[in-house]
Amino acid sequence: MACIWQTQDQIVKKKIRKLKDMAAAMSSSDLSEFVMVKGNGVKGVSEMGLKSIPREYIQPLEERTVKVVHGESIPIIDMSNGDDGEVQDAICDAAEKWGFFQIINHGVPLHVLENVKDATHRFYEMPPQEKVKFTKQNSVSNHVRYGSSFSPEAEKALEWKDYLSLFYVSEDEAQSTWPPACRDEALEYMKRSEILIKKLLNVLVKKLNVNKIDETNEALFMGSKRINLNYYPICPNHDLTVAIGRHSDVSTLTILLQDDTGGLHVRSPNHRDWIHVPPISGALVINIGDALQVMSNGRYKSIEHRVSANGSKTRVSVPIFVNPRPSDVIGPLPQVLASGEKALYKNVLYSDYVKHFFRKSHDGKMTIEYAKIC
Ligand SMILES: COc1cc(/C=C/C(=O)SCCNC(=O)CCNC(=O)[C@H](O)C(C)(C)COP(=O)(O)OP(=O)(O)OC[C@H]2O[C@@H](n3cnc4c(N)ncnc43)[C@H](O)[C@@H]2OP(=O)(O)O)ccc1O
Ligand SMILES: O=C(O)CCC(=O)C(=O)O
Ligand SMILES: [Fe+2]
Repeated sequence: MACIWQTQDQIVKKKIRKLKDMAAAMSSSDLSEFVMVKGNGVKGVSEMGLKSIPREYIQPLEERTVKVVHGESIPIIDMSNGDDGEVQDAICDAAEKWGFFQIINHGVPLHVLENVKDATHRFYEMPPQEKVKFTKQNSVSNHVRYGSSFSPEAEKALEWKDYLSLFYVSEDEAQSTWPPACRDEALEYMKRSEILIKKLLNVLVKKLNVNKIDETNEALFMGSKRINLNYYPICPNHDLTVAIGRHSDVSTLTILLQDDTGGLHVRSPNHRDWIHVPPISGALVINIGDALQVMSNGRYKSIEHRVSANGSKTRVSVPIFVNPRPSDVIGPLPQVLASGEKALYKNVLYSDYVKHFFRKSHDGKMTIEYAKIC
């Protein structure tokens, strides 16, 4: 008698076979339907168990093969004595030369960092039918967006990344619109980073002849915040694609939490090579964004960075983008130009600048051309 029972193993194998058959027959529109319309994300593509990635993810050779130099490192700054002149100089020097540094003993409790990484996994472990409620098409709020890649309509090749992007307006709005799976942990990470953000900005603006961050200028430097929960699933052809392409952030400052997987590379000061940012347990990565490069008239550098895809491990990262308000006009600060320095950038409405960034694919340091005086 034929056995009508299927073992759990057989069911799983059958499901995987079905997914593989589906993937082999997928057109570009099927792929986009599966990834975004149905909410599976690139995580769903990763879980199909494909031997090779869909061609839509194959990046041009120059984007996926980069020269990484070993033995060089972005600065690592111990913030235990954050009021020390030496520590403050190290922060400003790093912002001028590298645009990127790691900080340890920064005051954000380690359990808060662990909790937001766990919450990121929790969000992505939800079934696609739950996550799809937060895509641009379905989200009840324009401030909450689950997506994949960066700007799929504009990109020639997709990136191997899913993201949940949460723009902070108020505690009440976050409570009612952010996904409960990660809401409290994301809010706590933002709240507990507040003192650190102010400390870093105060140190940086002092060197720009701005006395301090107070109620008259706070909004310009840190009037809006966005937190992204990034998820980079395992990629069977990790050397054919990228997790995030070359870009600079459009923020004032970014506070980035990464897990222990690695893969973030930043452009070396020689503008040619790339330097890996090794995960350090409990550390935060800080980088200068375009808004502060513009406001400092190029003194602080918003450095190009990228993330490699990984063939054996899932990675998560959680950046907090600290920004001006969308309605602010950004340009070189009067305090910076007071000594007669020539302005390198024009005044631009910050929301126009961000829209320009979001409407194109990642293109290295090109975004800032939008604000440059020719
Ligand atoms: C996702 O992968 C990323 C992200 C990043 C991010 C790096 C950063 O530095 S983020 C910090 C950006 N700053 C701010 O968000 C603060 C200021 N905010 C604003 O000015 C506005 O809120 C706005 C972002 C401009 C949106 O304004 P709104 O009037 O609501 O405009 P829309 O028409 O809705 O959006 C314009 C355009 O942008 C696309 N978009 C909006 N939000 C996101 C988002 N979170 N992620 C991706 N794309 C977004 C939106 O689809 C619109 O494009 P269309 O083509 O649809 O018109 C770094 C690296 C990464 O890989
Ligand atoms: O995941 C990372 O390490 C970097 C993420 C990043 O560059 C971004 O979200 O803008
Ligand atoms: Fe970035």
